[in-house]
Amino acid sequence: MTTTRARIATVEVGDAKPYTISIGPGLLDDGAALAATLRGRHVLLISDGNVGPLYADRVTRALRSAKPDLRVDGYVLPAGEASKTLAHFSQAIDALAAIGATRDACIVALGGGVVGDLAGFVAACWMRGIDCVQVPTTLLAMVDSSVGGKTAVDLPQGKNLVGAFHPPRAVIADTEALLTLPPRELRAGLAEVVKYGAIRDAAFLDWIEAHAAALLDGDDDALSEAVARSCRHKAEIVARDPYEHGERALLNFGHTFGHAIEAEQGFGGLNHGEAVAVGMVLAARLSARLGLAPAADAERLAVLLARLQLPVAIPAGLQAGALLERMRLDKKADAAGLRFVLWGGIGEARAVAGVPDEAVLTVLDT
Ligand SMILES: NC(=O)c1ccc[n+]([C@@H]2O[C@H](COP(=O)([O-])OP(=O)(O)OC[C@H]3O[C@@H](n4cnc5c(N)ncnc54)[C@H](O)[C@@H]3O)[C@@H](O)[C@H]2O)c1
Ligand SMILES: O=C(O)C(=O)C[C@@H](O)[C@H](O)[C@H](O)COP(=O)(O)O
Ligand SMILES: [Zn+2]
Repeated sequence: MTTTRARIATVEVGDAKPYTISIGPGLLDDGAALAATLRGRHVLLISDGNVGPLYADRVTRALRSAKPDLRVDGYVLPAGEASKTLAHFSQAIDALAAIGATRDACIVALGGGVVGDLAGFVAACWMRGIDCVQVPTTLLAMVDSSVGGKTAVDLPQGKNLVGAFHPPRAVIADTEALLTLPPRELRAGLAEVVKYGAIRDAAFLDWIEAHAAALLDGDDDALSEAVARSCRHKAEIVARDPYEHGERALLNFGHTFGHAIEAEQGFGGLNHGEAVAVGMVLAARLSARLGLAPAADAERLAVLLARLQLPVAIPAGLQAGALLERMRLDKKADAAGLRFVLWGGIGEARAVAGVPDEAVLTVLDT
């Protein structure tokens, strides 16, 4: 497959160590792009049980074509959120030790956000930090998790509780990988795309509404535009606030509720994007209940997410009180209590402290 350079979009992330997000078709075969930031002789290619068989050989071939003396080893996780654990982190670390990876080695994270978060955390920890190139293969990973350097694994007690900030050296997003993505996973990615419109870009939300059918159909042009616009939003925010001291928390819209749902379901129920879809609707309704935003905006958001075939209600069987307890381990909470990302309406998110538990419980119960 040849790479059509003219169709590659790039987004620069102006972090302390700046890096480039390359977006376009054919990049999985583009050895020059994949290997551009490699320094040493070792690569550990981390993927999962679905992505590895589809794409690992191609990426390995492309890397070797650019650097013939490169040693490329693999570590394959079982697919799914339940693998984002310290146990798999530890196995990946063992794989690095087994190949004798030096400090100039590189992790290539080939997969969705589960692979990317775990592989990034492995890179952050091996010898106190080696390079990581993110090669996202899900829509969610292309628009969100591959960018910004949040890396983590889950604990049974909660999402992403053990991790580090460790920005990638490069992000290489081959939009053709989306052709093999199951529809449910495509929809999960659309939830995080909607998030950018919801928190900071009302015009982007209008565009998503206008292109909902094309996005759901996997239309290449619509998806490529969604990826590029989303990456520009995320890049702008993380460049200004890489360690989430302020503005970056807005990217957590819907996540205090969503993460509680994922954890309460033992990371085997709704996937992340689905849980965030429900969480965004709850955050919007909580905002309306507190008099911060028009109720009509919450309903407009719920209608859009439902059109994108995402869930908009808490799954049956989950208890409001148990979800609230889960939220106490949210990373935005501090000694003063919980903090929610709420909004003043479409495009206007803000972090809010001091939200009464009763208001949260009421929203969880309705
Ligand atoms: N670090 C961040 O900033 C950040 C941001 C958002 C989400 N996340 C994390 O990302 C994770 C969710 O990521 P996800 O939605 O990509 O899920 P995922 O990594 O579990 O991938 C979803 C499924 O799609 C399969 N898959 C991946 N690419 C494929 C392809 N091209 N073709 C066929 N199958 C493919 C995977 O094997 C898996 O079964 C969560 O753990 C979430 O917490 C992190
Ligand atoms: O990049 C960020 O910052 C985000 O919050 C993006 C979220 O979509 C993502 O799910 C993130 O992993 C959540 O972070 P956490 O700090 O709540 O664990
Ligand atoms: Zn998320």
